[in-house]
Amino acid sequence: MHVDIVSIFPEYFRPLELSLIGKARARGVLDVHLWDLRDFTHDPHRTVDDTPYGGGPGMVMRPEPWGETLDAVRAEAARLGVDAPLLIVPTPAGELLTQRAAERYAAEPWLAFACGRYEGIDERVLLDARRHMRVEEVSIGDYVLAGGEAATLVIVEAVARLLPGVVGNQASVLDDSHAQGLLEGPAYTKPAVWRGLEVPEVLLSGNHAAIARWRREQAIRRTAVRRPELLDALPPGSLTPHEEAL
Ligand SMILES: COc1cccc(COC(=O)c2cn[nH]c2)c1
Repeated sequence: MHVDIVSIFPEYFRPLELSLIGKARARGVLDVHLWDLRDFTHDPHRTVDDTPYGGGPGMVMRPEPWGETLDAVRAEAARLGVDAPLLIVPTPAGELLTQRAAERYAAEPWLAFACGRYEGIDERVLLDARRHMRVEEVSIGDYVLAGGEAATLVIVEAVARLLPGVVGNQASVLDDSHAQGLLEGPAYTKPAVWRGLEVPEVLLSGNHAAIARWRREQAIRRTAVRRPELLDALPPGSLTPHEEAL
């Protein structure tokens, strides 16, 4: 997978050189290309923002540098034979990121990320981009960050860990709870007793059917308490009558 990231702070993405993602890049599973929006400005101050039409506080990112940068991203994709990248714009106004969406993004050959700052990007940038690319405005949660960079790191990590060869144990990726639509239940490791606290007996029993049942029950109970709306979103028949009653 090829990932383009457009930002005024490309150095923000040094963490992508590390560990999980760093190895994936070394293996050629993932290729990340950083674009500095200021490289596509033409004034001495390399200006990327201006005051909002209609007034109001803060600044808006100017359309010209974005248009030129996204044209360059698209040209690079075309040169490498990819017809049109999917452009992801992290924004508080976006659709909430889910594991389903991360799985969908992981199937894309080419993703581009537009990191907004200030009060956002001139809307015409997205309108123009939609003429040439699929564009998705994505939120990672109901709070406001200073810019899209941290959200892009979150989305890239959620996607990259789904790529084959990135996470050592692929099984841990496929059966992890959000893949099943539930929250992950509690996990334990040695020692069996720690500060007087014991590991649930069933986990030491070696009875794999009972262990699987207990883990699913814990996941359902935790989901019912913390995220009941996830239970409601499960496909009909996902829970047995016994599990519904938990
Ligand atoms: C594109 O315009 C803007 C404007 C303001 C901030 C941001 C950064 O994204 C977030 O703050 C965010 C993403 N998901 N939850 C919060 C982008």
